[in-house]
Amino acid sequence: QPSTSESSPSSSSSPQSQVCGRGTSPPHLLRHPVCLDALISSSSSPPASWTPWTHPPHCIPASDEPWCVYTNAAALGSDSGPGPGIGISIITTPDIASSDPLLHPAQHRFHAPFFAPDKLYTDPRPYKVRDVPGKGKGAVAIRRIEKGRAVLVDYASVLAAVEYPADVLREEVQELLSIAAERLGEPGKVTGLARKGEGRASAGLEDGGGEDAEGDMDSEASVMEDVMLTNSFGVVIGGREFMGLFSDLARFNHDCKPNAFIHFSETTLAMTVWAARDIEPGEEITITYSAAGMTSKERQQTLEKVWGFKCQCSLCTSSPEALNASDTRRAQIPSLREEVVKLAQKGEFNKAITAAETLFSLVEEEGLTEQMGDMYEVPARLYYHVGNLEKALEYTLKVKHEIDGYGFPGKLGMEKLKMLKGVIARIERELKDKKKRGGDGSQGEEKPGDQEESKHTK
Ligand SMILES: C[S@@+](CC[C@H](N)C(=O)[O-])C[C@H]1O[C@@H](n2cnc3c(N)ncnc32)[C@H](O)[C@@H]1O
Repeated sequence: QPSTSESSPSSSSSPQSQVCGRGTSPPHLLRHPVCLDALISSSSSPPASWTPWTHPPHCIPASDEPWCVYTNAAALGSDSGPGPGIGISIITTPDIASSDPLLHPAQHRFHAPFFAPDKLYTDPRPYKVRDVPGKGKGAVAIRRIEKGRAVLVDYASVLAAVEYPADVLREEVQELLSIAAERLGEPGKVTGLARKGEGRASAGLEDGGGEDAEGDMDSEASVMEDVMLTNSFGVVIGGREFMGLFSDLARFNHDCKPNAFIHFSETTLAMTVWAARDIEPGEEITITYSAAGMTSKERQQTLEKVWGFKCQCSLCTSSPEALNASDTRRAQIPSLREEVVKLAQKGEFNKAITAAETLFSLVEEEGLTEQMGDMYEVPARLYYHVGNLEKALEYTLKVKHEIDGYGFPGKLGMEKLKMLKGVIARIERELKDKKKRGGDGSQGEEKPGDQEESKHTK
């Protein structure tokens, strides 16, 4: 989220002569407002000069390189439906805009369809934006949503480099953000997200939370500063951090035990909301804004300081005893993860399985299932090793789902998927054979090479 504090007056240190006309960038990546102004004011400034952007980049000089707004007003909006989207504006430097293929519309698949359309609920969406007590508006399910299905795919409307607000004056932060918004195909979709904006109920702060001045929309803060402060999510694109504004995702509230989670794809610049468990009609669909591994107190402090609201989720408003119990369960998760791996390495497979089962039930109870992506492979191997083929298959399918379910598999992922398909087919074959021989397939025979522990497997 952008800093609303005073920025260093670094912009004057960059002589125009050094920037204007420098370099070999394509003509649309203008390096300075002076060059830009000259181009715009001259009659010989056809839009082709800045294509593939739909507007001339608007730049502000800074200590090193200028910061510019690049807009493609027709980029996709939510759900990759047909027709033009609401557009995207990117605040970055000319060098990054020209060198990072992930940000460049000429190479970018701004119109790439969602990779798993069968997993996405569309037309109508499975939720509606409604008033939610204590939280302003929120996304409420209007039909049953199955675990593992996509609730929403939302393409970024604004991406702003995290470091730019500290590199230009406060007015310049506001100027770039305002331009970023007004050049979009539907500016109202993002400006309407301001806490004082139309159709936006403010939440939390007036209930006694948010003593932090940064979280409060002070009179000087521009609408777009407020929008970014209260709605942007940190995303990483090509190894660089950006604040990302997703206009529909912005209606999803935080919960410390969420029933959904978000995944960002830097190849499409889209955020997907995935159901982490089955969600019933009438239930609010929630995600988490805080990092894993914090105590309830740390989470509440972070939400107040960074996001500017006092959390009203069911866990935060539960009794101190319930909060303590939740903290205790969460504190066990990292040590259990380590224990599972250590026990498996020592060959104590049954103990490792017991520890893994405890781990997964804790994770489930705390609504943290999305953090377990990389953990399913361990129990898959353990169960296979002790001959519990059904459980081995269950966990191997979870590994596969993690790879092909929540993002683009990529080259390495594709290779792993191919390998996993082979493993799954093999386990299914072995299960079939076992059933034919009269076993139920849930308990295996001892395998050569198993250590002492596995002999006790039941
Ligand atoms: C990304 S927006 C979510 C949608 C927002 N409620 C609305 O009305 O558009 C974040 C804002 O929602 C509110 N909010 C989100 N989660 C909350 C929670 N657990 N408790 C209280 N307020 C919450 C806060 O006002 C926060 O600044």
